Parts: sequence; C-alpha cells; structure tokens
Amino acid sequence: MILDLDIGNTLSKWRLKEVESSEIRSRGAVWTREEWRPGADIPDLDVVEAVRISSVARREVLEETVALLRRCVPRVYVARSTRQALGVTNGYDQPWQLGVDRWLGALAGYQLAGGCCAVDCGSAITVDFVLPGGSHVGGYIVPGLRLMKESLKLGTRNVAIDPEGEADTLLTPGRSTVDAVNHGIYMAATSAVQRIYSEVCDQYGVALPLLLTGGDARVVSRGMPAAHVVWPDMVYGGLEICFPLTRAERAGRMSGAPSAPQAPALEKVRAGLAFTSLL
Ligand SMILES: Nc1ncnc2c1ncn2[C@@H]1O[C@H](COP(=O)(O)OP(=O)(O)OP(=O)(O)O)[C@@H](O)[C@H]1O
Ligand SMILES: CC(C)(CO)[C@@H](O)C(=O)NCCC(=O)O
Ligand SMILES: [K+]
Repeated sequence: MILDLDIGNTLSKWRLKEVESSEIRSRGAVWTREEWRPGADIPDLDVVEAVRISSVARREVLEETVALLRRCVPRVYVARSTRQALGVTNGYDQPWQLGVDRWLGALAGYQLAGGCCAVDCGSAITVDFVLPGGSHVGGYIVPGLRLMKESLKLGTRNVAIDPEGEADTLLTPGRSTVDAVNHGIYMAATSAVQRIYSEVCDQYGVALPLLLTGGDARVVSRGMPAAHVVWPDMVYGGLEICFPLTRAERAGRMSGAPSAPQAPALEKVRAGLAFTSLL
C-alpha cells in the first residue's frame, strides 16, 4: 500500500492506495499535532511500502512524522516547492516559500487542464494561477471560513454553515448573530474568489479552468457563479505526479481526477467584472 499524507494547519488528511490496482482503499483525517500513532491515528504501517507527504505544518511536526515513518516504511517521499516542475514555473521570488499544498495543487491542475486557477478552501483559502504555457503567476491567501468566524469572537465558532443548506439562503441578510456571521463570511469567501478569478483572467486575457479543493470546497462551490469543478483529491494528485509509483500513475493518471473543466468564455468573465466595477 501507498500512504499519502496531506498535513494541513488544522487537519491532517490521509489515504491508502493499492499499488497494483491504483485503487483508494481507505481514507481519513486527524487533527494535526506533534505525533502520529500508527494503528490509532493512521492505518497500521505494516502494510505500507511507501509514503508521500505534503506538509505545511511546523517544521518539527514534519521532521517527527518523517522520523517515525522511516523506522517502519522503506520509502518516504516529501514534496517540496521548487523553481520548476512538470512544466510549471513557480511564480514566487523565493519559490520554496510557496506552501507545498498550493504548489502541488497548481501542478495537478496544470496536468489536468493546462492553465488553471487552483483554489484550496482550507484553514486559509488560497487562489493560484497557472497560465497555459506553465507560468505560475502567483496567488492570493485569504482567511478560511472557520478562521474568519473565530476571529469575530461572537460565540458562533461552533455553528458551522450547513453544507447541505440552500446556497440562496446564505445570500440573504441574517436575522440572528449566527446567521449574520455565517452569511457574512460566506459572502466574503465566495465574492473574494469570484473577484480574484475574474481580475486575473482579465489581466492575462485568458479564461482559465477553475478548480476547487479543500474541506470547504463544496460549500464555497455552491456560491460560485463561474463554471468550475470540485476536485477533493487535487493535492494528492500533485503527490501522484511528483512521485508516480503505480502503473496508472506512471501513465499520468491521477486518482479521482474530474474531467478537465470547460473554461467560461472570457467575454462573460469580463462582463461580470465590468458589472462589479459599475456598482
Ligand atoms: N471534519 C472536519 N473537521 C474540521 N474541519 C472540517 C471538517 N470538515 C470540513 N471542515 C472544514 O474544512 C476546513 C479545513 O479544511 P482543510 O482540511 O482543507 O484544512 P487544512 O488542512 O487545515 O487547511 P490548510 O491546508 O489551509 O491548513 C475548516 O475550515 C472546516 O470549515
Ligand atoms: C497558506 C497555507 C496555510 C494554506 O494551506 C499554506 O500553503 C502555507 O503555509 N503557505 C506558506 C505561505 C505561502 O504560501 O506563501
Ligand atoms: K489544504
């Protein structure tokens, strides 16, 4: 089995993938903390022959995780942000400072769709752009839904936005503190992503396929007017193409990848933007 780890600031996600069939056998998430307990937090490592890691947690968390894994697993691969990979050029002045989850998302998005706008809705909402030639032009970091809510300190931190609720309801004025906060942060997140997407497409004169991932991708998706697809395994997709281990991966196939989304027409994106600036 292959163990893929996506260690975020809040949650550490894992999945187990079979080497032969390239099928995902199980998956889960635990709070990001100092120490992993195999058999409890993550599956028994006896069955694992290789681990691939994306981590944006503190350096010590990664170091301890890697040290633990190396004791029981023959091969441990840790992804790093680099100046160039798989046809993509990192847009950061100091490429290694780009969060590796963003880098992996951008690489996966480029592999799937050519140029792309890769959005990760986690603790932070990140929006990264890769142009059709492979140039990552940089991105944006916005506080995620939970962080926005917590920072208000209005006692609403435990009342999550219902991911199944009507998106239209979330756009109406709230009539209680909980609703005012939930509707407010929902507006903040969805309008920021929409505006950023339109601005950058306008600046570069190209409408890019829009991809969403992360714990809050589904809820943000429902408030996004622009055509897009949700790809829960986008960061894992980046791990697969950086460290291909199964036959399917060597052939360039990423598990759970959606079909490449159709980009909207540039005129439509620009019309939306013009409307915004007229308000
Ligand atoms: N079971 C869950 N536990 C905690 N948060 C959840 C859960 N399910 C969905 N969420 C939502 O997912 C978000 C976290 O998403 P994700 O797991 O992508 O974050 P993360 O790994 O902490 O992000 P980052 O990589 O930015 O640190 C939270 O803001 C929360 O609203
Ligand atoms: C922005 C987050 C927290 C999103 O997970 C992560 O990608 C990160 O820690 N990045 C480092 C800073 C940067 O990307 O510029
Ligand atoms: K993430």
